[in-house]
Amino acid sequence: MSMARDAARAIDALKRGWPVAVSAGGKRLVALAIETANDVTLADFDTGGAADVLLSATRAETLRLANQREAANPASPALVERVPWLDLPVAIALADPVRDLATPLKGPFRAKAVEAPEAAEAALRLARLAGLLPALFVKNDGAAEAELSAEALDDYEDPAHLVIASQARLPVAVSEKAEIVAFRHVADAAEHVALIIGTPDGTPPLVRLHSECLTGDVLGSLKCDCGPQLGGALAAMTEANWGILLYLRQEGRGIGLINKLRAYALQDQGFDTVDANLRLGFGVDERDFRVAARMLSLLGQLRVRLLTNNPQKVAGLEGAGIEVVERVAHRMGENPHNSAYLATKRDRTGHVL
Ligand SMILES: Nc1nc2c(ncn2[C@@H]2O[C@H](COP(=O)(O)OP(=O)(O)OP(=O)(O)O)[C@@H](O)[C@H]2O)c(=O)[nH]1
Ligand SMILES: [Zn+2]
Repeated sequence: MSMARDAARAIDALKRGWPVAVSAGGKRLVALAIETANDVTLADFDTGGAADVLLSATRAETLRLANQREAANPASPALVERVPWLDLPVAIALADPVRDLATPLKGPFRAKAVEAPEAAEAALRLARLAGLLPALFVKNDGAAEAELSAEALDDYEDPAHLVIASQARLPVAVSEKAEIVAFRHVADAAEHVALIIGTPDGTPPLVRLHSECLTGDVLGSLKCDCGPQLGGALAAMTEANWGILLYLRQEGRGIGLINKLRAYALQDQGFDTVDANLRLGFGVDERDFRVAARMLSLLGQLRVRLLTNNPQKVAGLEGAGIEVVERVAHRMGENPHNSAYLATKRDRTGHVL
């Protein structure tokens, strides 16, 4: 728990624009997130003007820094050497690919070897968990608001910390006999929820893992199929008279709302949903389905019929001890705005459509 608490503190500090120390592989570095820095915090952090800029491997590739790097591993982060004209606006332009068209980058930038690669990886992972772009000012020593180890991040993400916090009857439009269960994670602020529809009848429930999508679930976005899939899942469960909808706080396939909107802005520039995530420095899908498996086991359901077109959801649950006795296709809500998105899921992420 104390390790998960370190991670929670570090995430909070990074989001607020405070420096965080990260230790891994016997080395320590101190980091300040670029997107939450301002002139005052940067001057405070970097009194000598010597802090370098740490970027993800994919961002380095877009910036054509990759081939300059000594590191043999192209998947490793890149360190951009600090020069006097690399001020905050230039760092922001380095960090955020959405601005590439509007602000052609100055340069040349020089990449240098990352001295503490494990700590650098952990620092970028921390930024992703904080919902920030993986781009940081880094230096080798100094004071920090929070101290973190790479193991603390593993502990923070451990779904074993998830417990049932409260539950109540919740009549909903599709079923007057529904029940809602809320879960709490000791260190994570996100509250996952299960909506139980109908009555357990001894058979595996019809289950939907629904990842939060503010734009689709609430605002009626036509860019995705989330809204119709949410409604369709509830209807199917009512029809089956026994089902569980897990509402998972994994907005934007785990990259958070702000970064999802950055991905949308990149899609407006012509990149598809996969490339947009990669250009931002994220994985194609950053979700952890062990959370869903833990929720199902806390609800006493180890065998399920899963409503999905995504084989990775099936594999994620099975890898975490939940048996998927049947995959039930869940295709609906296609429209002219999301047809390319759905085609990308079929062609590039293995969706069965
Ligand atoms: N990063 C990113 N997230 C997106 C995009 N479009 C939708 N999402 C998010 O994707 C998640 C929805 O995915 P799901 O409905 O679970 O879809 P899926 O993984 O394709 O699986 P199934 O619908 O079960 O077949 C939500 O968290 C959305 O916010 C996008 O273009 N980029
Ligand atoms: Zn959506």
